[in-house]
Amino acid sequence: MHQHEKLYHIGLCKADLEGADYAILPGDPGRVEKIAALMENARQIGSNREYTSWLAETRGVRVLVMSTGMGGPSTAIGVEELHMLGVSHLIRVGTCGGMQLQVQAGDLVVVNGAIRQEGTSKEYLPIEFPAIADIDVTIALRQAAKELGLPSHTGVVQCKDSFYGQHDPARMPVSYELENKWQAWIRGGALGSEMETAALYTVSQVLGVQAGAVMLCVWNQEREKAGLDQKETHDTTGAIRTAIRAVEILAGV
Ligand SMILES: O=P(O)(O)O[C@H]1O[C@H](CO)[C@@H](O)[C@H]1O
Ligand SMILES: O=c1cc[nH]c(=O)[nH]1
Repeated sequence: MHQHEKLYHIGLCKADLEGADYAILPGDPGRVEKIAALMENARQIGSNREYTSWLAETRGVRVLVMSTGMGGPSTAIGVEELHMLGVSHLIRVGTCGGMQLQVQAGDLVVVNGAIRQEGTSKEYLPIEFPAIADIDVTIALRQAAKELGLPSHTGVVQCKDSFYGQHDPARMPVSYELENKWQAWIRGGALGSEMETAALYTVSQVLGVQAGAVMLCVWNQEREKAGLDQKETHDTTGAIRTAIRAVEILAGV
């Protein structure tokens, strides 16, 4: 691929990345500048559709920060195009809703696997194939959270395409399926619910890219149902610092 050929969706070319091997991927375009600003030499390099892109450095390691938008389709396209530009390591920094009573608002979830209750990953691999994280990225994220003294859990998240199917399943004509499966995911130990990681892990697996993810738990509808606290938090700083530290660990700096 030509150094200056801009890719159709993310609007970036190889030259824009200045050799960055690592990318931090939030869903929300509004989180990109905040992530980049926690590193050095942060500058915006692109903005196209849901893909807002900044470049920065941490301890001399160049890092691309790019939003994926919400859901599997735009995440899969972003991963495909970053792979075309030569990015080898992807870390999603997202938010999730807690599913187990011990996963409280403000806690981190390091994601070692994702339930594929979404559509995008099914266009890559049959449903029997698991969506799993890269082991080295996962270990780096766990170590980073520990070093930073942040409360974290490691495990599986559920990925779906309908945010309101998670929060108001009874309203949906397929409530019988949403409600029964939600109970099964909880009984299986799923820690949180979000929308991108199954696609991220499945596409990364197919392309041979190393991917991991860390989530901030913003609330927990199961704690609410159980009559426990109804806390809510949207401060992603701890999750972001964890991802940045994980990049340093992986790069050995
Ligand atoms: O905060 P982000 O990274 O967007 O992640 C979560 O938030 C969105 C839903 O509110 C979905 O994208 C979900 O996966
Ligand atoms: O409850 C939540 C919170 C964040 N993202 C989701 O998809 N669900």
